[in-house]
Amino acid sequence: MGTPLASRSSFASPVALRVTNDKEMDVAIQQISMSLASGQKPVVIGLAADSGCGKSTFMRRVTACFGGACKLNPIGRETNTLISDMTTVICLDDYHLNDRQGRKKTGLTALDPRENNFDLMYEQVKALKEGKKVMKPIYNHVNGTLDEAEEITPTPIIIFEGLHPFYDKRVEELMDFKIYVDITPEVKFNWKVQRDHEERGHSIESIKQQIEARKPDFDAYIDPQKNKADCVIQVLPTNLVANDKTHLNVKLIQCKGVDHYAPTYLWDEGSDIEWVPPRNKLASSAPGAGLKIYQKTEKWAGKDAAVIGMDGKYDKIDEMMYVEKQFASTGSKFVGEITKKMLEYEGQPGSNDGTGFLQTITALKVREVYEGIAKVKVPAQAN
Ligand SMILES: Nc1ncnc2c1ncn2[C@@H]1O[C@H](COP(=O)(O)OP(=O)(O)O)[C@@H](O)[C@H]1O
Ligand SMILES: O=C(COP(=O)(O)O)[C@H](O)[C@H](O)COP(=O)(O)O
Repeated sequence: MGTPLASRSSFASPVALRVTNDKEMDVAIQQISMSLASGQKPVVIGLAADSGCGKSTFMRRVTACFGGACKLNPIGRETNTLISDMTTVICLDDYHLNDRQGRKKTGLTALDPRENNFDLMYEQVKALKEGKKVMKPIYNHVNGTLDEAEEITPTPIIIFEGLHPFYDKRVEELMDFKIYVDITPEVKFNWKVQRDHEERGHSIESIKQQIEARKPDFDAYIDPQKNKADCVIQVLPTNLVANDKTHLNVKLIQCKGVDHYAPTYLWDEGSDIEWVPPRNKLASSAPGAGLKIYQKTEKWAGKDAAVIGMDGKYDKIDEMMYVEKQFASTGSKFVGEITKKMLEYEGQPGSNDGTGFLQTITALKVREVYEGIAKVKVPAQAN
């Protein structure tokens, strides 16, 4: 039987929790949620990136680290809000000032701050962080309208993902941890075209035109937010083979000196390392070296940062246990938790490259940041 979460006294000192079955996980989640009712404030995470950069996909990996099934808010109509027992993921597109038709009249893109209601965004992020319910507007990505508001009840973790979480200083200061996803244009183009064509019904030509039209606003309003992030996931074309448009080089840039956030490292913290695992231990069908893992120290926006990266792809997720064991300060609660989490998402975008691996590490670190702020231990999920 796991040690149940005590009353508020547990917030005085972290309570080690171990659960061995889902029922105990449910008890733990219920008690963490009860702590919210007794005054514990939600922890607020911000995720910034351009449209089509994988924010929603990444957030599903993050919410999975807190247990409980994650599903769209069950309001019976279009919503962007993802909810689980412990987490709420809010899409900041819901704070668009105008709908699609309205933007055609103003001639402004959704990336332009003038097309976003930052006063309402600030008011509602602040209220939710204070543990209060809000009636949040909905931006309907399918038909481009602003739909009737939905009620949002705070959960222990609230994630705001979208174009501008760190643009308005008032909103930025409410974020307890800030993540930026930085995708190079060619990769972003492929991802956004795939999604907006298949899921949102846009023509390939219109998507191409929209991306081009939005580039100046992306450069002016979205990209600069990466300098405010505590960690950045950069997705670049591979360096292993020239002109390879398929494989990815993914970097996790971890700023130092962030409260409750101890960077993950390979073997020896601070060492510059390049490591090509032997293919008999980590199979890779990618060309050239197949897969290279690296570590270095960089400056990011003037701050010292610890960088770990993965270039290329691995064929078998279960073989990543071998790689996982070489890393330290990963936020995992048992050896193999990273591999287990990646196996649970097998087949999802990024399952076999650095995005899946480094997003999973970042998800565990978000859990660690939450535990540090809330002074409570989230149980590792039962098998
Ligand atoms: N790591 C990844 N590797 C490959 N494709 C991805 C990855 N993450 C997301 N995608 C694809 O990119 C598109 C946009 O993803 P999504 O999560 O909807 O982005 P956002 O929420 O930032 O708009 C989707 O088609 C998704 O399948
Ligand atoms: O940038 C985004 C979507 O962001 P994401 O892709 O991250 O959800 C805007 O909300 C829509 O593009 C609005 O314009 P339209 O609905 O006309 O495309």
